[in-house]
Amino acid sequence: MENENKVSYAEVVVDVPATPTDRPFDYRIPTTLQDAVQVGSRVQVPFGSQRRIGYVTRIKSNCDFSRVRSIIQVMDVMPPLTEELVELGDWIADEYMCHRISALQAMVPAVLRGKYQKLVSLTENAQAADFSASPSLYTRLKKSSLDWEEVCKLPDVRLSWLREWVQQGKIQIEMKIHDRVTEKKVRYVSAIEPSQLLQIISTLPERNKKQRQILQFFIDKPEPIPLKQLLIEVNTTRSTITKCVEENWLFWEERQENRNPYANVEILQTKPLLLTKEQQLVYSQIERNLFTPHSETILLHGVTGSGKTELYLQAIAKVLDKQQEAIVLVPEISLTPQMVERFKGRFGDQVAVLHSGLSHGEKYDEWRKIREGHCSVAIGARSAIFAPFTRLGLIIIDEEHESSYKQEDHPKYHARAVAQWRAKHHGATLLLGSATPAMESYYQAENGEYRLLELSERVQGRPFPAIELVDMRNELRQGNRSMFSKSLQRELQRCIERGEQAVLFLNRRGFSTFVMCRACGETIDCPHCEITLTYHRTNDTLRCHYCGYATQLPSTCPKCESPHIRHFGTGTQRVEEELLRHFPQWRIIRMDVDTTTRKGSHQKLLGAFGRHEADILLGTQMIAKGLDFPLVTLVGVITADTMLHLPDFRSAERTFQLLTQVSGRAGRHQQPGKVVIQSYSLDHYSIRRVADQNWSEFYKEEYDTRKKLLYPPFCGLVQLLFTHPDQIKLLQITGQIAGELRSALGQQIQILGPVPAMIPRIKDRYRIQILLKFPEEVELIGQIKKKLREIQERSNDKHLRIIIDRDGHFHIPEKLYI
Ligand SMILES: Nc1ncnc2c1ncn2[C@@H]1O[C@H](COP(=O)(O)OP(=O)(O)OP(=O)(O)O)[C@@H](O)[C@H]1O
Ligand SMILES: [Zn+2]
Ligand SMILES: [Zn+2]
Repeated sequence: MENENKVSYAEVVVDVPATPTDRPFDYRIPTTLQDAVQVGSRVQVPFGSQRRIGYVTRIKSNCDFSRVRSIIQVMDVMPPLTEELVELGDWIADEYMCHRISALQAMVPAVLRGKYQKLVSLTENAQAADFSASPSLYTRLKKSSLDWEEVCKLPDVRLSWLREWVQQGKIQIEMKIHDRVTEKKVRYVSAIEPSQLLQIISTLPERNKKQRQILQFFIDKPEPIPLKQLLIEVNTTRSTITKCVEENWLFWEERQENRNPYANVEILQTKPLLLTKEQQLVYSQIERNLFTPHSETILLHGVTGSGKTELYLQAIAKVLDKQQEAIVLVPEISLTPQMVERFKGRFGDQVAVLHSGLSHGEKYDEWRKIREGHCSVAIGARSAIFAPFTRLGLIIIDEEHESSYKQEDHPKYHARAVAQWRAKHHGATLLLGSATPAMESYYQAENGEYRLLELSERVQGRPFPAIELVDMRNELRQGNRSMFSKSLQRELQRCIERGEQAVLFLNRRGFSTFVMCRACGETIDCPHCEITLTYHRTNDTLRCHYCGYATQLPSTCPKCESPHIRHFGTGTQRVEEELLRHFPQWRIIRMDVDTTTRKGSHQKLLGAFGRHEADILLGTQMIAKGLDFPLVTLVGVITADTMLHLPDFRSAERTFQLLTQVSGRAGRHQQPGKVVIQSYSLDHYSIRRVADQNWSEFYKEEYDTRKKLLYPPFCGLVQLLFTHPDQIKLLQITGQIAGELRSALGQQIQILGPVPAMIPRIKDRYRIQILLKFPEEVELIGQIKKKLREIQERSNDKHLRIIIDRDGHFHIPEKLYI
């Protein structure tokens, strides 16, 4: 009877991301696992006829069902999720309308999202005679079990036979789960007691010199030692050591090692700088906030080079003093070694770094340091917002306006919103920093939702760079056909003659290095995605940036067979070539997707530039942020307006932000800086205001435009994206859904579409979108969600995918842009 009372149950969300399974299932916790199963544990459970992985979301002592199955196994020593993160998962699932399992999985490192392997094997009562139809299968299974996919590929195997054999109990199919990467194991060597070793040495003949030497080594240093190191220290071979192991004098030991990607980097320790008056004023306000028990959001609007990062460092130090923890988010591209060093230099090993440049294993190790409480500061890109801390005191989002904080895959969460949730949960401070805050953040600050703090000067009175706008239309009129204006050429020459460095920025977004036939105008598109292919010079190929499709550049037009088919547009390679044609003596480092694919190449290129091994750093978006090189006094922007023409209501804001960021790279130290911006749309306010360096004027103009055209923050936007392999079916379905939404959601909500999405097909799936535009009111979002859930639950077309995006960080098709 007493035992009965102890039975407890777990609610488990299993990793079957489908609407019918989007709820917790009850499982019994076997007595042997009573202690191991906690909220947040990753467990293996029977599910239907399979075994699946799931997360424990609740533990309870009662269960309404009489027959519940038991948890099979607990997968980790420590639950990967904390109770807080499990709760956060619920919120994300509701807020972004995704499956609960997708929300939970988004919070753990990729290696824990184990993969399943379907294995086919013979059972005990299988006989060769049973497989007369497929002897090859029998011979192969006799040797070892086989992957399901491999079995299906065998020429003499049919699915129906497999089914039969399973029913007859001749073969079995198992789901094997394995994590993609496990801990890194290092082989160590250890020895028996020194006193025993002494004895052995005394019995060894003199000629066994090496063995004696090895044993002597362990007498002097009895601690286990990595095999590699031992080989060097006693200058011996692996086989000699293996012999000692066989004699039972030494032992192998597999040790788990934490990979430290920064192990070989010497990082100088830094001390807090004496704050400037303006910094001090802002700091004292942040500090006051750190000591209030409730959460508050601070928007720190500080011009480039105003010392925001130094303030972050000092605020974090305060938080650590209080035995609390801090998360720092920076955009992926500004998570440079330079940036990491600034944090490691101040806080040393207390810092864990999470970014996509690390291998899965390295990421897992960094994450585990946080989970096991060995680190108190996490710095990383978007997903670092899920760092499993339990005593959060401060969350910092640097460059808070960056669009990369929005997850583009499901669940389409925004790190800023998640940060707000976590800050509230912990009563922590949320600090948003930017030189060009997002429209919606500034709007919140004006409405008193956020506290606004400003830094308007660069540290130590360093001047802002002088910005010159160059009208490229004029250049052409004056006969300059080059992509460099007279002015930019002159400034580059001067800068390099002075022994200083320049950064040249080419905005690749909106540009395309596409191929077009000059005779008939035909462009070459991806056969799966309906977007133009991009030309890559290195191997003369055309590539699709969405699906990776690649093909050789044709020598004649596929349509009219004219040989005048060539690439257009301005890629970084072309800029480099033209530059070298004019100035062959200049040393150029080019940074773009082509030169930075290899791991560590990013770091290598920037390191070389920092050591002044080049005069010019030429690059795309990835050089716009975070760089702080003392010798850089000139910044050139090749074409400022390419992004202005993208069909996106944020294009003006993005243009302004990007140009301001790039300009901020110039003259950050002793020498004053100069910026040359080349453009074809000089009258556009987003470009004018960058030149004036007038943020508030830009904000006003943009604010008026948004209000007039009714765009966020003056309305709510929800984008529904429907994808399906069958175009006709998709048209029918979306037409019907649009009609239904119109009659259900009534007058207050504008329903735009269905229209083909910006990219109408990706990876052979057609894409149609519907846009909902409505006055920003909470009840409406609730209504919309409810209706959508209904539609989702009702839909029985298993090819249809519905993706819901509700932060308005998406492209608006041109047709809706009236
Ligand atoms: N109080 C200070 N005294 C001296 N130097 C400082 C001080 N604060 C910051 N600096 C230095 O000034 C430079 C710019 O500061 P920091 O990088 O913190 O600015 P930021 O606002 O984060 O820049 P951005 O947003 O443009 O990347 C850095 O080299 C930094 O070390
Ligand atoms: Zn042609
Ligand atoms: Zn493609």
